[in-house]
Parts: sequence; structure tokens; C-alpha cells
Amino acid sequence: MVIGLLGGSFDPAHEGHVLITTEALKRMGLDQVWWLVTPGNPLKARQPAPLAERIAFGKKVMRHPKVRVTGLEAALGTRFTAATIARLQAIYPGVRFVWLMGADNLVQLHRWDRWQEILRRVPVGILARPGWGTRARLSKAAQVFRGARVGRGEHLAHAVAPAWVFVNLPMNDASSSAIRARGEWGLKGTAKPGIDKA
Ligand SMILES: Nc1ncnc2c1ncn2[C@@H]1O[C@H](COP(=O)(O)OP(=O)(O)OP(=O)(O)O)[C@@H](O)[C@H]1O
Ligand SMILES: O=C(O)c1ccc[n+]([C@@H]2O[C@H](COP(=O)([O-])O)[C@@H](O)[C@H]2O)c1
Repeated sequence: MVIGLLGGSFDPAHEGHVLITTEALKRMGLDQVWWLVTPGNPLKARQPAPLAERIAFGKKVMRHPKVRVTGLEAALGTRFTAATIARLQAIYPGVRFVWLMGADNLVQLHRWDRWQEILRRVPVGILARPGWGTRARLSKAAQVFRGARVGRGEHLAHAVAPAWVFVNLPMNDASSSAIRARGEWGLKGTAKPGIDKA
């Protein structure tokens, strides 16, 4: 069993999240993807909408039999990705986990807690995001782990970590901050009319 983990604020979830999830399922040979809706990104000062509301909206937006929208980090009491992955690996020893993220997150990965441990624990799938390709390829994490880059998504899940892949896909420029800036995600985390469906 290979499970992709897509961590995020999902404040709110949008079609960019749906696209990278379905593409990761198709291109990386994943059996499932679990969204890990974070209680709060350790590097973001801004307080997100309440977790329950972000999860509830995520479930509306992301409807796929192989995808679960979860609040696992709140349940586990972890907030840092390295700690979350370590806990999940301990709880599910028979599962191969793959960490998924958009190219923008690769650019700042070296600022995450125990970031090199993440790459040594699990294969990492990077999904293209408009405007971030060059910076991602030049990022510190990509440089430090350049020898661990895998050419094709299909080879990622069963590669021995450290291993990462950069997957090009049809670009989608949706972002939660743009949705919030347009006032389409209520202050209390409630979706306003018009974004019932991403
Ligand atoms: N349009 C997109 N294309 C590719 N990856 C994306 C896209 N939107 C989000 N992601 C990725 O999904 C994960 C969760 O993203 P997040 O919930 O922070 O959404 P966001 O749109 O980036 O939010 P914000 O604008 O508030 O920073 C991250 O790994 C991010 O890189
Ligand atoms: O572990 C860390 O230090 C760390 C620092 C920044 C972000 N993350 C994780 O990165 C994921 C993406 O966050 P976001 O807010 O960009 O959607 C989410 O799972 C966060 O918990 C993790």
C-alpha cells in the first residue's frame, strides 16, 4: 500500500489542490492520498480558519474514492512534518508513505524542522505550480539532494529514500490567498456563495 500525504493549510481548499492530488494518484502509482489539513503551518503567522471548517470544505471540494481529507495532525498532536511522518510510519509499518507538495514549498523546505530527515524518511513528489519551476529547481533542497532526483513519477513510490521527483502537469494558478483576497472565504472559514464547488 502506497499512500501520498498532501499537507496543507487548505484555507480554503481549491481546484489546484484537486488537480495535484488526482495527478499524483495517476502519475506516481499511489493507492490513496491523504490530505493532512494542518492545525496551523509553523511558518505562517496568520491564524487560519478553524480546522473543522477547513476540513468540512475540503471534503466538499475533494471527492474521490481514493482520497481522504483528514485532521490527522491535530489527532496525533504533531505540527511539524518530520514528526507527523515519523508518527505515521510508526503507526502504519506496512504502508509506504510519499510526501507530496507544490513547487512553492520546495523553495522553502530547507526552513522546515528536521527537513533533511523528511527526505531521508520518505520519497517526495513535487508538483509543478505556475511561476515556481525555476526557483524550485534552484532551491537549497534540490541542490543538496540533487543526486536523489528520480526522472519519472512512476519510479518514485518504490524508490529508496532519499528520492524526489518534479512532475510537470497542466498548470492551475488557483491559490487560497487569492480566494481570500477576493473575499470568497468568510472570516469564520465559511464558504460564501459561488465557491461551493471549486
Ligand atoms: N495551484 C497549485 N498548483 C500546485 N500546487 C499547489 C497549488 N495550490 C496549492 N498547491 C500545493 O498544495 C499544498 C497546500 O497548499 P495550501 O493549502 O497552502 O494552498 P495555497 O493556495 O498555497 O495557500 P496560500 O495561497 O494561502 O499560501 C502545498 O504543497 C502547495 O504547494
Ligand atoms: O515542519 C515544518 O517545519 C513545516 C514548515 C512549514 C510548512 N510545513 C507543512 O507544509 C505543508 C504545506 O503548508 P501550507 O501552509 O503551505 O499549505 C503543511 O503540511 C505544513 O504543516 C511544515
